[in-house]
Formats: sequence, C-alpha cells, structure tokens
Amino acid sequence: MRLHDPKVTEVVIATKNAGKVKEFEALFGAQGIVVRSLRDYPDIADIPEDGDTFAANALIKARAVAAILGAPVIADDSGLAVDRLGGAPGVYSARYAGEPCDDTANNRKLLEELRRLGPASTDSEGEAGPDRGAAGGSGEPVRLSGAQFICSIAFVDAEGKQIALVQGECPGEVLDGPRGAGGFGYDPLFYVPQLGRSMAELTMEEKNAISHRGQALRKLWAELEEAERV
Ligand SMILES: O=P(O)(O)OP(=O)(O)OP(=O)(O)OC[C@H]1O[C@@H](n2cnc3c(O)ncnc32)[C@H](O)[C@@H]1O
Ligand SMILES: [Mg+2]
Repeated sequence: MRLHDPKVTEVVIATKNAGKVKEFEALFGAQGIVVRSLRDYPDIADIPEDGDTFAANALIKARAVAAILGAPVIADDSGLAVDRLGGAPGVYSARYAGEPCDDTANNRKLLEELRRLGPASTDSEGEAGPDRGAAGGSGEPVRLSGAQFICSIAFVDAEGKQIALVQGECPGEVLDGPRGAGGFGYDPLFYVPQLGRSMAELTMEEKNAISHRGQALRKLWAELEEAERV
C-alpha cells in the first residue's frame, strides 16, 4: 500500500487503545509504515465521541487530532453489535459498563444482559441452528447470540478534509463465557464459527485476516490506490 503519497513512511492513528495500536502496527508494518498513536502524544486530551455512528465518531477523532497536529490522521471507531440486544452496545461499546472504559466490566455486563434474556432459542433470531444456544453435550461452546464487530476508519488530511471513510464487519457469535488470552476488548467472548475459536484464541495474523479492522484497512488501501491511479 502507498498511503496517498509514496514517500509516506509513518502514519498517525488517533487512538489510545493499545490493542488497536498493535493490530495497526502489524497491518502497516507489513507495508514498511511506522505507526504513531495518541500513546505517543500523551498531552492530547480525550476527544468526546458523541457521534451517532461509527463513521461519525471516526471522523470526529481524525479531525480533532489533525487539527492539533497539523498533519494527516487516521482514526478507527469500532464496536460490537449484538443481535439479541438490538445492536447494542454499538457505538457505546467502550463505555458499556460506564466510564472509564473497562474491558472486563464491559464483558461482564454483556453476559449479564444476554443471560437476562434467557437461553438463545430457535425463535428469537430465526437463524438458530442445532448448535446454537445449547452445548448439547457435543463439545460445542454455548453461544448466546449472533453478533458483528464493526470498524469504521476515517482518513483526513491536515486540514481535516475527508480523504477516505470505510467500514469493515466481522460476523460471529457471543459465547457464554470468555475463551483465550489474546486480542483485547470483547475478543474473549466473540466466537468465530468458521475457525471454531474465539477471537482471543487467534494469532494476530489470523485476527487481522478476518477482522472488521483488517477488512476496513484493506478497503482503505484499495480506495487510496484507486485514487492514485486516476
Ligand atoms: O477511541 P480510541 O482511543 O480509538 O479507543 P477506544 O478503545 O475507546 O475505541 P472505540 O471508541 O472505537 O471503542 C471500541 C470499543 O469496542 C471494542 N472493540 C473494538 N474493536 C475490537 C476488537 O477488534 N476486539 C474486541 N473488542 C473491540 C473496544 O474494546 C472498545 O470497548
Ligand atoms: Mg473511544
């Protein structure tokens, strides 16, 4: 990938999330691009994320940091949309259990909310199959609901003008308890049916190959390459 300008060797990503930074480092590192994040700029205050959508929040973060640094900036706004919770926690994923953001508390709240609804059954979602919502003694993990990880990535120039805005999605299911020690956030509760493992049981490469973030970033690369061609 050439990020807009082939001479670019470094990108700024408007995130404080260490898990996101590691994933972006792996994704951009493969292109020889160094990632800077807000962890390198500790004086930049928290940016209010008051948009209604992931896309709006990604743009808010990218523009706020571009204005401070006077440089092009990428931002990622992402989260989990759970079918049986009507798409919650959605844009509130980071503060689902309140502020400050606490992954363990968020995961606990997600399990509480789903258990409150009772067992997943074949009726509520219409798509439940024999291995959903019941362990059935088959060794299959218990899944409480279908869900999607969603990631919007915004790229703005130094003046805050939108260069690209893309979104990636990753479908899966919410487990009834955590599995695995990798990843971050909701990964231990997010089961990837086609791999038979939770997101937290995947290597970084496996996660980036299928994740909402990996997909969004590949769309961004494709858009920028297309823009350079015309
Ligand atoms: O705003 P920044 O500084 O980027 O960091 P953040 O952690 O607040 O990020 P968001 O506002 O985008 O909120 C995303 C929430 O969704 C969760 N999340 C996003 N991507 C995830 C992933 O790949 N795996 C697990 N959880 C994820 C994450 O843990 C947060 O709770
Ligand atoms: Mg945030």
